[in-house]
Amino acid sequence: MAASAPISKTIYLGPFVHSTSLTELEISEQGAIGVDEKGVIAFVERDVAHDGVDEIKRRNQGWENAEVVSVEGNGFFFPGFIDTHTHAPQHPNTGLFGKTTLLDWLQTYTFPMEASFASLQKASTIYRNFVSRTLSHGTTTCAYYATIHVPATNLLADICLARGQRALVGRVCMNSDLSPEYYRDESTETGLRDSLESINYIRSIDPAGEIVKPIVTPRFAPSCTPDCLSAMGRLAKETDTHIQTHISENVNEIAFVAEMFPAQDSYTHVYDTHGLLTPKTILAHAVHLSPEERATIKQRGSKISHCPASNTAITSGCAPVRTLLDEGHTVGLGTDVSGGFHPSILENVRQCIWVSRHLALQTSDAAKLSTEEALYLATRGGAAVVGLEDKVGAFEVGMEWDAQMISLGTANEEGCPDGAFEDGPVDVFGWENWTEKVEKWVYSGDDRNTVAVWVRGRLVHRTGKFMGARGAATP
Ligand SMILES: Nc1nc2[nH]cnc2c(=O)[nH]1
Ligand SMILES: [Zn+2]
Repeated sequence: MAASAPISKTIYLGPFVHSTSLTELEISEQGAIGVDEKGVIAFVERDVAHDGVDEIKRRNQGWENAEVVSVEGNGFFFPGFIDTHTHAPQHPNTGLFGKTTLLDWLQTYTFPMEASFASLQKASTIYRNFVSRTLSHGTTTCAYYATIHVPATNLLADICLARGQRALVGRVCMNSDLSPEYYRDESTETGLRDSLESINYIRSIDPAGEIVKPIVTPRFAPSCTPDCLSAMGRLAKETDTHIQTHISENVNEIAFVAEMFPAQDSYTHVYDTHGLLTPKTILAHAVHLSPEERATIKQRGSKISHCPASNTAITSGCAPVRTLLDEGHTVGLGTDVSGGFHPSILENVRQCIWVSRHLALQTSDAAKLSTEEALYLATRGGAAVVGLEDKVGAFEVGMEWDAQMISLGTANEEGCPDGAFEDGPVDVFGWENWTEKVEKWVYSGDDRNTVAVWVRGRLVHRTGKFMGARGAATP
C-alpha cells in the first residue's frame, strides 16, 4: 500500500488506551481524537458517549467536514509500537537458532544470510516482506540494521519511505577478522566511504528526516578494529547522526572484547573511548553491564534497547530492566530479529514481563515489570530511545497520529464455518471490564487483532476487518 495519498482531517472515535507515565495506562472508554491534514493530533476529547459526531464536530471549529473512523466491537486505539532494534536481513532466519549462543550463532546463521544481500533482488524480496510484516504487527517506527551492502541498505530506506514506516536505517560497518572474508568491509576507509554514501542517500530521499533517517551502525566492538570504531564515532559527530550498536549481550562476547581491547577497562569504555556514546546512541542488550558502566552510559545520555525474546532464545541472560529504570536510563524494546524469534513488539512486551519474572525468582519481587510498564517501554520508552518522544508514543495534542486499531472480536462457541477463529486468539465474552480486555490483548493477542495502522495520519496497513472511514459527514 503506497503511503502517498493525501489525508483529510479525521476524527478517530471510540476507546483509546495509552501510557501517561511508566506505571499508568489511561483507558478512555469514549474518546474522540481529531487528527489534521498533516497527521498531527489537534484535539483529544474524553467521555463523548452522549455527544453525537455532529456535536463533536460543532464544538471543534473547522472540523465540520472531517471524516470519522470508528472503532467497532471490542476495539480500541493504541499508539503504534516502536521497535528500537532489529535486523531486517535476518528475517528469513526467524526461529532458527537451535542451541547456539551469540558467537557461534553469528557464524552459523547470521553472516551467511547477511552476505547474500549482495543480491539486490533477494534484498528486495526480503525487505518488502519484513517491512510489511512489522507494519502488520503495529510497528510504526523501527530502528533497522541492514547489511554491509550500500545498494541493499538504500533499498531498505526506499521501502520504508514508500510504505510510510518511520525508520532509522543503518549500513552495518564491520571490518575485523571476526567476520568471514566473504562478508566484511575491506578496510576502515571503505567502510567509512560506504557508510557515508548510505547516509547521504537516505538524507537525499527524505531531507527533513520525517520518515526515514540514517543511523551509523558499527556492528559491535568485536566486529570493528579500533580505528574503525573511531571513524564511526567521528562520522556520527560530523553528520549529526544517530548511532546503534550492541553492548554486553553475552559473557563470551564480553571476554572477547576484554582480549581485543586490553587498554580499556570495560566494554562501555571501549565505545566511550571511540566517541560512540552520545545522547543519540542506541545500545542493544545491556545484559551484563557493571554499575560503573551503567553510570557512564547514563552520564553520556545514551539509550538502551531491551531485547527479551532474543536474550532468551540465544541464551544471553536476563537484562536488569528494573535496575536500569530505577537508575533513570531511557529504555525501549527491540525484537532483535533473528536473535529474537518474533517480529512483534507485542510478543516482546510479554517476553519482557516473563524475563522480569525469571529475574524476580532469582533476586527479588522488585524486578517484576507490570503490564503497564511493559506497554510504556513498547511505546513512550521506545520513542525516547529513538529521539521521537515529542512526536509519537502517546495520544497528546501536538503529537503525530502513529496508531493502531485493535479489534478483539467477540467470543463464539464454534468459530467460523470452517472451524477457524478468524477474529484472532482473544475471546471476549462481554463481561470483561476495559482493564481486563487490554490485558487479554497483551497476553494473548496477535497481528489478527491489529486491523489498521497509521503513521503521521496515513493508513499504512489494514486487514479485511477494517471498515475504513465513514466519509465526510455533512455538518
Ligand atoms: N543479537 C545480535 N547480537 C549481535 N552482536 C553482533 N551482531 C549481532 C546480531 O546480529 N544480533
Ligand atoms: Zn541485534
